[in-house]
Amino acid sequence: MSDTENRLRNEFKNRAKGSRKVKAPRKKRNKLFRLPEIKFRHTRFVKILGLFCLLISVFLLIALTSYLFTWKQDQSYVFDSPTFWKFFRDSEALPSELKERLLAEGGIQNWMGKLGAFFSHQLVYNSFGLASFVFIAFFFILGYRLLFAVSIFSVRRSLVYTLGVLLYIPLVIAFVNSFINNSIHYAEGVYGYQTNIWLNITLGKAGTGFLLLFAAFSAVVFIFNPSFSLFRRRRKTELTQPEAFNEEEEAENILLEEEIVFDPIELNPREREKGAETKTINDFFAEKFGRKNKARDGGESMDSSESIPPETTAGMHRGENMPPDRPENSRPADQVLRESGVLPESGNPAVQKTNDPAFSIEATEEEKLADSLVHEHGLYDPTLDLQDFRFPHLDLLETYGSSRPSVTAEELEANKNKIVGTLANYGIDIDKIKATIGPTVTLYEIVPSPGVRISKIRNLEDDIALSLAALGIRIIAPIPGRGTIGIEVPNQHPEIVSMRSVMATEKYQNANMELPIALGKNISNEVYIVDLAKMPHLLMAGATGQGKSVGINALLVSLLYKKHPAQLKFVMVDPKKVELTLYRKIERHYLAKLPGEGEAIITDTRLVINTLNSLCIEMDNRYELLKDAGVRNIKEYNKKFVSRKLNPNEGHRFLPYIVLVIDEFADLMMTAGKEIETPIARLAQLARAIGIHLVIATQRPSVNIITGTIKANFPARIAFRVTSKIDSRTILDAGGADQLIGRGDMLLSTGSDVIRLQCALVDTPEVEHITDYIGSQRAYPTAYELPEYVDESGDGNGAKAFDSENRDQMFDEAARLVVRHQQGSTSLIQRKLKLGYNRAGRIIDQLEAAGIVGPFEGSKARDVLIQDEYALEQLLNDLGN
Ligand SMILES: Nc1ncnc2c1ncn2[C@@H]1O[C@H](COP(=O)(O)OP(=O)(O)OP(=O)(O)O)[C@@H](O)[C@H]1O
Repeated sequence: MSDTENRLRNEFKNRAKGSRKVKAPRKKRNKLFRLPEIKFRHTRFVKILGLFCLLISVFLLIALTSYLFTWKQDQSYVFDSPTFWKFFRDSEALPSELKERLLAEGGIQNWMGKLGAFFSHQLVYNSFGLASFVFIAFFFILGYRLLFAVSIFSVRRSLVYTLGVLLYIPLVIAFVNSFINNSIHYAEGVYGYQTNIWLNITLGKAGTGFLLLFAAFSAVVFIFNPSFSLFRRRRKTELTQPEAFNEEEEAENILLEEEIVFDPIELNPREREKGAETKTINDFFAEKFGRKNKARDGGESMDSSESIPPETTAGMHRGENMPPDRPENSRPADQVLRESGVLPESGNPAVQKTNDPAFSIEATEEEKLADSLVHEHGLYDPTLDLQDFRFPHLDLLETYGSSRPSVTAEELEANKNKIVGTLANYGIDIDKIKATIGPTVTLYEIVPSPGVRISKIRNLEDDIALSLAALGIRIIAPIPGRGTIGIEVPNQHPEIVSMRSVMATEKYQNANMELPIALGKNISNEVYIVDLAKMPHLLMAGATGQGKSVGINALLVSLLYKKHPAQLKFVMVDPKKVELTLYRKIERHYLAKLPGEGEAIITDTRLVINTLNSLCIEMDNRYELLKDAGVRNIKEYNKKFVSRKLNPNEGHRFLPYIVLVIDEFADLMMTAGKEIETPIARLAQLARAIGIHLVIATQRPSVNIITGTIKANFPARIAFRVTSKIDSRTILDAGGADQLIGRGDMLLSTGSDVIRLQCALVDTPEVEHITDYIGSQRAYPTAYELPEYVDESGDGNGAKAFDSENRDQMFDEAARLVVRHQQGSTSLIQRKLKLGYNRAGRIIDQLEAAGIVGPFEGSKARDVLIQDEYALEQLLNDLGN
């Protein structure tokens, strides 16, 4: 994918330069090229406009402030100038006594000169009085929004508030002033003064007073909604702090790609080309293809006889902190959820309209009920339990020196000469050679002369590498889909890609992904972000000291900056007992563990097995919930839950994503083998839809650790430097990882492509700052509890044993119910016997153990193994004895 983008970008640049060697792109692509051009101009224009608005804001701030002190001196000039233009053009046109006074007083006093004096006078005296100060805020908000593409306050809302302030405040001031004799006359402006007089005549003073009070009251009601309990504060993530976006600007500059095209005949590097456009193309693609959001889901099967209670207090922590009534909930909730991708951009799915006149669907009873609940209480907000939670901010991260690649022209020239020379030695002529400078390596892309066979170059791979004599050379012949040959040569002074520079980019900040991971930068120095939810699992390998732990930290940190504790939980396994301990501090925010266990970060193998099995149970439970809700995946499920279409009394709850991170997988496989492999494979196969994702790292990428089963289920793999070609093949099914240079230099394989990336650096102190920051905030009472798993490994046949002593009191009744309906479903038991989901789940497990229902089968109901009630009664008797 990134290759395609690269290709488009490079060809685009060549076109721009009019390079004679580039083939004319096909017509269809032409369209793609032209579109971004419009976008560049557009974004530049918008930025300039933003800057201009900020300028106006500053201008007004100074001019209006100065007006408070200088209005007396300046006013007569503004008043007495015969025309507007004359006032600005020359003071000659002024009446003579005014001219003299002007000279004597040293000219216009306003700190912003004539322009300041004029506009302040027009705004304050002639229009809205002191209320004109609101223009400063308005232009600031508008300018900030346009320049940094960050909304600190909705522009539409600022416009409404500005108008409100302009219309209302002057009236109040004029009204108050009318009781005071020596008031300052510019305070209300002409508008306030005249309108107040007219109101006084029409309504009298008392009437005017009441009207103003009424207007104030209406404004409060309009803004805060008619319930008069406590107003909810707006939740604002600190990610959108202004500093963050200064960083963003900086990162945008950093992003400028550097590319040099050599002409083998002249052997002179052409001038470097600025690459701001490059980024915008990516943005263009991201915007074009990345932001499609599905509309609402289809039918559902909720029992209409049961009503959803207004307060959906379900959820992992069952609403301990949830207020009984939530006015004003709907706006922040849907804002929060839109941010987290649970809702489509366009707003509440429950009230989305279709434009198609010929076809309309009558809402079902449940939908109407859900709509009315949403209308009354707003959307369910899972983050409400920790509504004050503040996301970590970018200042907790380090900037590591300069993040511009420092490859000199000499270095490029020398490498190019070596490449050209070496190839010439083997009789290979080249047409063109092009360099793309990345953070750690520079890619020299060679277009061979017509008639040169690529296989010839491929055969010479080792010779070329030898004569270039540098560690880390990787030859890609041909670069897939491009017909050129790539030679990656390490830079003499590699750049450290700081996590801060990656996270500050617009690409990460605006990433419309479920679980965005900022991995680092690619060969073109562009920020590379992937969605873990789409991967859907990740295998990482690399020899010791090559950057694996840093990679895991980068992954965890990227998620911590984007996901609220209500939306994401980690299960951490760290057999080495050192790497992940820092995350202990965020246990009650982000970690999940088995009930009754002390430590959330698991180091003991036995416990790992139990946890993996517990995750399998969680997966099965979630599948049941999804099935009951009639949806296909966690995103649709949560969307439905948030729109209050799922009844928490039936066990439904908001489902956070769960990311399982295993830091050293080899240790586990050595000690427990199949016991680990089986649940891992099961989770990897099935857990994608229900939001459980696995990240597994290992130092020893041998075939007995990364087995065929594991490999088959982990299409996305990352290789840091490994010691042998065999290891590289084990991980990536291709060589190359043995040629990496270490320190976070890595290859990402996503099934089809292998991409070279420089991992973003997050050092231990940074992780510590982040976990301290999160850890110091209010947390849930406990870590997220995974379902209980009873270890039955001592039991001969491996099947779950039936424990007659501990069977649930409702066991017999549930058994009869299941047999009567011939349907082995947890939700049936729950609904008919009015039990909680967990208890019903336990009972169905007991029924399975007793041989009454079959095993869990994904989306299907379990088989009922007992045909009639007579047979069941016999069985129950036997069990009783
Ligand atoms: N992305 C990176 N950028 C710059 N330097 C890095 C990067 N990743 C790792 N390093 C350097 O390499 C060192 C080792 O990295 P790291 O601890 O991640 O290795 P590791 O593969 O986890 O080793 P081990 O398996 O022994 O724990 C780091 O201390 C750091 O100096």
